Amino acid sequence: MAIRRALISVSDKTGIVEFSRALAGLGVQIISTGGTASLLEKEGVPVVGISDVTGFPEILDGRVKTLHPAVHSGLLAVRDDEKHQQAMKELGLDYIDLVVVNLYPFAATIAKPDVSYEDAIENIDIGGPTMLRSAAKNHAFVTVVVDAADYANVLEEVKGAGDTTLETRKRLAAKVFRHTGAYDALIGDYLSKLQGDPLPESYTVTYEKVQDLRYGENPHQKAAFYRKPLAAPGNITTAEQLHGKELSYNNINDANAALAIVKEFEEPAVVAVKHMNPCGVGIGTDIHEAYQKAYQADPTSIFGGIVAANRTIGADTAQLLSEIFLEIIIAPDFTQEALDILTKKKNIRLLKLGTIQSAKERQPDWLVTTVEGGMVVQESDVHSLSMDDIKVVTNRKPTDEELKQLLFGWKVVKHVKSNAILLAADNMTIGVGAGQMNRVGAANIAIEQAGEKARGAVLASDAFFPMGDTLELAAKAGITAVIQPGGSIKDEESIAVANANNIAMVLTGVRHFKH
Ligand SMILES: NC(=O)c1ncn([C@@H]2O[C@H](COP(=O)(O)O)[C@@H](O)[C@H]2O)c1NC=O
Repeated sequence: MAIRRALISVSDKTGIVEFSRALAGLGVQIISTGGTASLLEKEGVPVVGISDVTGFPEILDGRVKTLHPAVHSGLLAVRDDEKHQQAMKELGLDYIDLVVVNLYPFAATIAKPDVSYEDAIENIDIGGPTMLRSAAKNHAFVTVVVDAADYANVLEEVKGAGDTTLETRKRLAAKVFRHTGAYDALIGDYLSKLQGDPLPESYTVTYEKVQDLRYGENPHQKAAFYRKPLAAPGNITTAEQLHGKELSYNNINDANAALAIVKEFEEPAVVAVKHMNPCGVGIGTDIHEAYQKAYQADPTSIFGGIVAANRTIGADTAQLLSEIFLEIIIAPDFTQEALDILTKKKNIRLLKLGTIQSAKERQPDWLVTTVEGGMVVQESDVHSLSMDDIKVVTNRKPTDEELKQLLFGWKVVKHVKSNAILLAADNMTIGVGAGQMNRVGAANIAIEQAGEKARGAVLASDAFFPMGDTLELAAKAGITAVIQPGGSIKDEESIAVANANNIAMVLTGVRHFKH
């Protein structure tokens, strides 16, 4: 069957004149709606107005233009069904062989900071998806194009055989249903959130592909990277890669983990991450000092790590960074001199964030973890501790310096896999016990890593101590102050050990499990 008649109705008019002209040149009759028809006419492409097909004007500010039996019968009729053929003939209706539609820009509209509810609603396309769905359902006979990237291929096939192949029509139909599904998911998500219902009876969020990945966590696992249509700037999904090889699956997760930690700090901070846990975190009066601390925190583990900074990287820091092997450096920006130094290293990936939001400005996002056959969804843990939440429970209060180190440790331990114990001193992490099956195990690792530096350091725990044993270990290592949520039935046991060893302990009342 040859393509004789095409209906073209597009909001994004990129490439449509050339495509339509080429189709018209092949003898295809073009039917079109208001704005599209005007453009084609202006460009000298022969076009039939939609009203001439429907015998009805485009009405209600464009809300009704193609929603008409003359259009949908033409799209939905089963061409080799005699009853359908007869009905079409009796009613004087004609078939439509090709539909080219792209939709009102709903995503771009709601992305505008000053978007009104009315504007968002008006940008919900009704006629477009209806045509796309009719054509896609009837892909046995009808070709449907929703993406300008398919114009060239369709044209090539029509030029060659006068029609597209069934294989192409099936591919395009599947693309349409994914597209209309994603379009509706975004509308549903927008309206649900406006109504304060972010976790409705069906969870239909939509993601668009950023890129295919070479492989997943391991080389035998297939993988791809997706982002939300309206992902905020300052994230791994929107960062600009300035240099280096393509990001890997593990790179993306590690960089995301590093960013979450560095965003905890208002002051200059640098975070080094390995396997999604911080191995070195430092703060300073400038980013250079912060980096030196993050490096000194654990000069062994930073090797092959991911480094995130919350200030522009300058030449002096770049010089130090270039002296070790790192997978990624991610920062709001890099000076030209820093880029000159770092781009000499072929394998390092440099990511520019543009902007960076601190924890205080961050709104919780929805985090999805899949389980076999389903998923669980929760808000991201963007809780920020306020001084009012802190309760001193020991005889001795922490000194100002101890309190500073405790708050620093608390911001970082929140991002360490549970059970997590973290030791901090002198504005840097000195021991990180991550992902252990018991708290004492995590404390042992952190204390052993800190070695002599544990003496006079502070300890942060992501969850309460079920008994006094962790405090005993801390006391033996020379820890002088502890921060933890509290809430165990045996809190008194830990408090007694702390008092007996002159340790100052504060409770936060908030737990930061991270599995
Ligand atoms: N109402 C209708 O019958 C209808 N038919 C097609 N549209 C949309 O109108 C847009 C094109 O409009 P125009 O050709 O007037 O610029 C397309 O995005 C198309 O999806 C419609 N608009 C919205 O629902």
